[in-house]
Amino acid sequence: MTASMDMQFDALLVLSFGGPEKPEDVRPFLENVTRGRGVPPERLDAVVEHYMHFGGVSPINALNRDLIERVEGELAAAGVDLPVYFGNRNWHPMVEDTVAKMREDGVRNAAVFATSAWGGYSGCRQYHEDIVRAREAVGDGAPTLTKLRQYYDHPLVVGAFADGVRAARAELPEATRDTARLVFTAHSVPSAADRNAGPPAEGGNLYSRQVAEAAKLVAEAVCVEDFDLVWQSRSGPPQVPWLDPDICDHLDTLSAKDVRAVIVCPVGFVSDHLEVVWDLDTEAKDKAAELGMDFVRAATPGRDQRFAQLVPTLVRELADAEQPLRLGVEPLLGSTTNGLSCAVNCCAAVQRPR
Ligand SMILES: CC1=C(CCC(=O)O)c2cc3nc(cc4[nH]c(cc5[nH]c(cc1n2)c(C)c5CCC(=O)O)c(CCC(=O)O)c4C)C(CCC(=O)O)=C3C
Ligand SMILES: [Fe+2]
Repeated sequence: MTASMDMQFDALLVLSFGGPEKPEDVRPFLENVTRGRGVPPERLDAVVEHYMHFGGVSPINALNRDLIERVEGELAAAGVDLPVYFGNRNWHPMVEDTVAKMREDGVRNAAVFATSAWGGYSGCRQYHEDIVRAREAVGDGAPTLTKLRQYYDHPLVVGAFADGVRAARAELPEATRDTARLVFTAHSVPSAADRNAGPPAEGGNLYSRQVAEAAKLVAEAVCVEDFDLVWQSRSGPPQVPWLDPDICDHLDTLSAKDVRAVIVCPVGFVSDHLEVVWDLDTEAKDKAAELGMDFVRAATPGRDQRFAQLVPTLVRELADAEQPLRLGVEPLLGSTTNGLSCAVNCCAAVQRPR
């Protein structure tokens, strides 16, 4: 670790999605998430129930606080003096309040780590919009905020997912371990949003291309040639196409082909937030049980120390203008200052049904 990180930047902001921390938070949180986004009310009622199964507490804020503690440890060990702040798009601590606090503390120029590894509107551009909104809310004297790049194919991330798959496979009974199907999942998005993902000049579909490449890299790391990539957690009305098939429908398909066991790797998620602990560990697991299939779920990288090491590694890469350390070849964007878009019309928002 070089000294240039804390010469160029005077703080680090961890920017995330946010989640409720008590039952009364659930509705207002969901209203923040879905404002103007055309999510049907029936879907919202269902999602309220998912959160209520966990006492109205999403795991996401605690996961981020734990990550921040470990990032602080990594920075201190490297002798880098960079205070770490935490702000969210949809729930407290809200990024607007955090950036106001940063200004009060005299922060002038911060690096921003967003907890999504991907390109696309939800994974990248919306975080740029959060940066713009927070700086506008703070007004004069708001710190300069430079978002770190996408990191879906960073060796620290791919390595952590691969170890998760190996450990999950070892949990399977011996009888099905060698024939278990490896299935990757990521958050579905509207097909139109995926088409718009990335700079138009790069051909679109950047989100699903990066997800497919990450799945391939993890599969290669665990020496598996045949695997599937499917989607989960869709929220749109049925008449709007989203990336498919869904994980639960895919379990039916696999069962019909006499597959007796699955290893599910949530490659689209950096930590075990609600979509992982509900949609996979509860719904998909129950579905597999109904089909008589063995089901194991691979760990996400969030709790792995390599994920805490990733953050200072990306800050240093940016401060020293190093070549990105990566395993894939798909376009890699996401790093701009003060919410500027990555390229003309990059990840343009899609008009949603009302
Ligand atoms: C690509 C993607 C990621 C991965 C990249 C990244 O990490 O950013 C992600 C992450 C997350 N999504 C989350 C929660 C929700 N997402 C929703 C809705 C939506 N997500 C979308 C996409 C994504 N979402 C989209 C296209 C919608 C439709 C509405 C819209 O166009 O915006 C809704 C509304 C209700 C519903 O589920 O329908 C909720 C509650 C949480 C927090 C979970 C927790 O509390 O632990 C996290 C980390
Ligand atoms: Fe989401």
